[in-house]
Amino acid sequence: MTVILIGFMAAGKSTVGKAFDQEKFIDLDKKIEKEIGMTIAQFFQEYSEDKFRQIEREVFKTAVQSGYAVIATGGGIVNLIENRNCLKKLGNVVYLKADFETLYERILLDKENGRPLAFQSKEEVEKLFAQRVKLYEEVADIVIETRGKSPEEVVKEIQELK
Ligand SMILES: Nc1ncnc2c1ncn2[C@@H]1O[C@H](COP(=O)(O)OP(=O)(O)O)[C@@H](O)[C@H]1O
Ligand SMILES: O=C(O)C1=C[C@@H](OP(=O)(O)O)[C@@H](O)[C@H](O)C1
Ligand SMILES: [Mg+2]
Repeated sequence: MTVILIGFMAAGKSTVGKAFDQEKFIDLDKKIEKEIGMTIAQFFQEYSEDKFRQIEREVFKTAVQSGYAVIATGGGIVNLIENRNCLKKLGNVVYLKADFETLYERILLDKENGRPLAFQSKEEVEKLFAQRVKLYEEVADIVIETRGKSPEEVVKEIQELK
């Protein structure tokens, strides 16, 4: 069984995923950065978001076929219909949910991750959030509310699903 973590930027997908056995866990963004040899922010600047989505699609497809226990996706995995169709078929798609203000606060505090789509104004990021929420809900099998919970508590909830 593969658990696939989805949700908006700073929902905790990467942090939660890291708590699992590293042999059985993949963070798609980390894998992409290894493949492209630069950060995602640099790639958006040098190439384009569309090019990034093509690579993300391929890395996601390969990861699904590789039998990982846990896959942390990037927030935009739901952008492409091919990915949404794939997610709908898989099962165990876990949507890490939080309200926009909580997520935005986490984004601002997280200095380690350069998220190119968070470089826009707060209003633009909130617009993106409103569009994305519908897509996460469309493909999710399980919804976990993360507001007011530590990453450890979220990990425990996921482990209890198995
Ligand atoms: N449940 C949580 N409560 C508070 N902060 C969190 C929680 N989950 C993640 N964070 C923090 O939010 C930031 C983004 O987390 P990250 O795991 O990179 O999210 P994602 O991969 O979903 O974008 C990090 O600084 C992380 O420590
Ligand atoms: O929401 C998005 O489109 C993105 C989210 C990021 O991942 P996180 O959700 O892990 O921040 C990363 O894939 C890229 O910056 C694009
Ligand atoms: Mg992440």
